[in-house]
Amino acid sequence: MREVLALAGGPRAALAVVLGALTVLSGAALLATSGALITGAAQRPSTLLVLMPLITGVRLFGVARAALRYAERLVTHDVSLRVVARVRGRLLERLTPLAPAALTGARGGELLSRVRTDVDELQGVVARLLVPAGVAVLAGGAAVGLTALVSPATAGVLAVLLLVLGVAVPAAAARAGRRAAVAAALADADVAADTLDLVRGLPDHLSGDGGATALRALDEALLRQEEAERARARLTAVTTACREGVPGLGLVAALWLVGADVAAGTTGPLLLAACALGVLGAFEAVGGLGAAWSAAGGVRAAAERVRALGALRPAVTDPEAPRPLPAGSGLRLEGVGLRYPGAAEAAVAGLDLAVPDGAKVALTGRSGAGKSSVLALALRARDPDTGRVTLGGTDLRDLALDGVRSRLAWSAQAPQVLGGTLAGNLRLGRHDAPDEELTAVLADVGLAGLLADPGLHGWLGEAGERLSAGERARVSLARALLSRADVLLLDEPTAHLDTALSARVLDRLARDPRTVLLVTHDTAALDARWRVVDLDAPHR
Ligand SMILES: Nc1ncnc2c1ncn2[C@@H]1O[C@H](COP(=O)(O)OP(=O)(O)OP(=O)(O)O)[C@@H](O)[C@H]1O
Repeated sequence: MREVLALAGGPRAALAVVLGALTVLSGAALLATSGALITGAAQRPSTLLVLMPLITGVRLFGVARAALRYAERLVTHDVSLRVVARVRGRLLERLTPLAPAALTGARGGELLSRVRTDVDELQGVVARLLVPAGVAVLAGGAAVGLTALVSPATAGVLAVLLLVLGVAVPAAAARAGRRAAVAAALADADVAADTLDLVRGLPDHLSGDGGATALRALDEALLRQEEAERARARLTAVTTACREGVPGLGLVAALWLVGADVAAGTTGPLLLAACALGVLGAFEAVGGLGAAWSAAGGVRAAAERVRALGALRPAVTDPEAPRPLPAGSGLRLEGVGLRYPGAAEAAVAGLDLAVPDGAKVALTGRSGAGKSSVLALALRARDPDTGRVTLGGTDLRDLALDGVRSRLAWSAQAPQVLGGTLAGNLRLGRHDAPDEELTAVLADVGLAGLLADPGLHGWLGEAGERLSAGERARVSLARALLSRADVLLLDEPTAHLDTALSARVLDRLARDPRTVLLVTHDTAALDARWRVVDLDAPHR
């Protein structure tokens, strides 16, 4: 929250406060001069010229109020949008290095909700907190000072009532509102995450219990969201009642106190209506504070959730002084151990594995033996707890992350295919690959059929849903083949393929001059060009 306030502060925010305070004072002055004008007119002056200054005042303050309000809104929104843009930029800067390992526990919908809804909520820091608070102090102080010139007692009452309406009532409401705001933010995030999970996994939900469990979870989240909204609405009703009632009290007090002065002859009659209506108008100074206090809980909760996201630490970091990238592309794991946070057993324990320059190594072993974890270590998605992983003889931890990843291409077990064209998806491997190369690599992996339908530049559907699992795996493999990396890390690239296709893909990989480390359960398909390493074998 402090970070956001620091971003929001500055001359622009100060200008918004000054414009807001002048708007409030113009409104109060408009009411005061109108009151004085009506009283003056009721006294039937011999010439209207006597009323000219008041008529001019009414016109001036009427126009100024509208113009000042417009300018204040313009500046406030400008500052708000700048804050949101900067927070979102900084957040994305911090999130990017977290991928992939440090984000594995985060739900997609939850992340989306934080990056979008919570950051949007931070717009409120300027428009609903900073500017209203500044306006309340500046305009409230000025109104009390001006009122004291006419009636010090009325000024005292005005000061007390401004504090009641601006501080006491909202503070009490905010205490009650904080819990509701936190509950609402959590419920909103749950609804977003549950909806996204439901939509993404629709076929699985439907083929399980027909979606009943997922719908029940969503229903519960919606109920929590509704209850939180209801609590917030109750609170708004109470604060609205106070917002209407307290200025009325101020008006009555001013009429009473200034009326007594007029009766005693110490104050002119024109000032009675002017002062009473001016006091009524002055309450606009704290008008924004009620909303500010009730928004504070939500804004603080959003700021806290955004901060918590920004505070996540990446699983791997760049070394302070990276060593130059080595020329060789041989990979070695030396006595490597990896235990995932919170796991009872190590996923990889004391592993020695050498994949020399240009070698073709196939990792095999039972499900859960740690094959994908070895690829994650080789890619430096994670660092080993013991031992070291080297590329061309240099510890990966001593190399710049970007450099390491430019040398390694990875095809995941469940690869991501993005909504877009086939060409767009393939060019994630190499952005400047010409169409002819895309066509050739598609033929290499047995995907030439896709050139006819949907075509190189045809739409693959949301998240590539037009492709079968085997086609998705080969699109990912084709990306890796296209890349300029000199080490290919491939996680079960032939898992969904028939025997002939699998043999064809493995042959293409064995002919590739680059270093290849692949994970497979199908060792029967491998010929003599491959060295098979079984992670379950007692003496590897
Ligand atoms: N991100 C993670 N957090 C915690 N535990 C994990 C994580 N990824 C994998 N594991 C655990 O580490 C162990 C090794 O997993 P890994 O995915 O490396 O196995 P695998 O040999 O590739 O399995 P499969 O053949 O089924 O793909 C498993 O027990 C798995 O549950």
